[in-house]
Amino acid sequence: MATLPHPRLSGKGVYAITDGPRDDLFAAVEAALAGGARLLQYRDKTTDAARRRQEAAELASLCARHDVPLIINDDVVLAKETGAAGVHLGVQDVSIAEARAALGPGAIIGVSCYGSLERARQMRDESADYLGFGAMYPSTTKPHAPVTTHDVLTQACQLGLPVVAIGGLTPDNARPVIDAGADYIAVVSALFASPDIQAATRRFADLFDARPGIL
Ligand SMILES: Cc1ncc(COP(=O)(O)OP(=O)(O)O)c(N)n1
Ligand SMILES: Cc1ncsc1CCOP(=O)(O)O
Ligand SMILES: [Mg+2]
Repeated sequence: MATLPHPRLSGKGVYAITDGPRDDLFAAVEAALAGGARLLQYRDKTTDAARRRQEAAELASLCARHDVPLIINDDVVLAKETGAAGVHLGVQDVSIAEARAALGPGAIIGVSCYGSLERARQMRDESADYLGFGAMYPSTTKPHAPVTTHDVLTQACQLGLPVVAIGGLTPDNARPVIDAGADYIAVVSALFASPDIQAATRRFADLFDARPGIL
């Protein structure tokens, strides 16, 4: 069981998740990083192994230049090959033990808990580095993702690990999610479908900073 948060997950902020394949992937990610994203996930559900390998490798060096951890969705082998900081695992992916054996003790292993506090406790005890909760709101990126409550998110934030909230987040609805205690807000479409990715990322990032009217 983890006793301290992973050293690269000690902050709070925006966790940008890519929506590729797209021709301007690197420019889009550069814009998100310039806007203040603190974590980046490469999420590409295609089976084009060569393109995925090339893109993940390029993103690994881009993220290293910005000192932002790169997390690979689903694919431990790709994370290992590209020297990414870690991997995100869902219920259909390999176990934490398998990922840890491949990537080592310093890797960031994040897991989806959906709305299940029971799964979250189990994942914590299996050495997860962060707990993902959501969808918090209906998501166009993942329309069948069940929506969980802010109350569950609040309870998840008592479990001693960083909590990532995901799903349908926009700059206009993310405030209560942050107030419920989320350490990171993970966003796909409200960043990468925006005409100004840098400004969109900055709007989310600013929600973690000073609150107008509150001293
Ligand atoms: C930060 C974060 N949280 C949740 C997910 C969803 O993972 P999963 O349930 O495995 O679904 P896919 O993203 O693989 O479709 C995520 N990727 N990142
Ligand atoms: C991968 C995932 N898991 C739950 S919702 C979601 C998609 C999030 O995308 P968006 O920010 O566009 O709703
Ligand atoms: Mg997955």
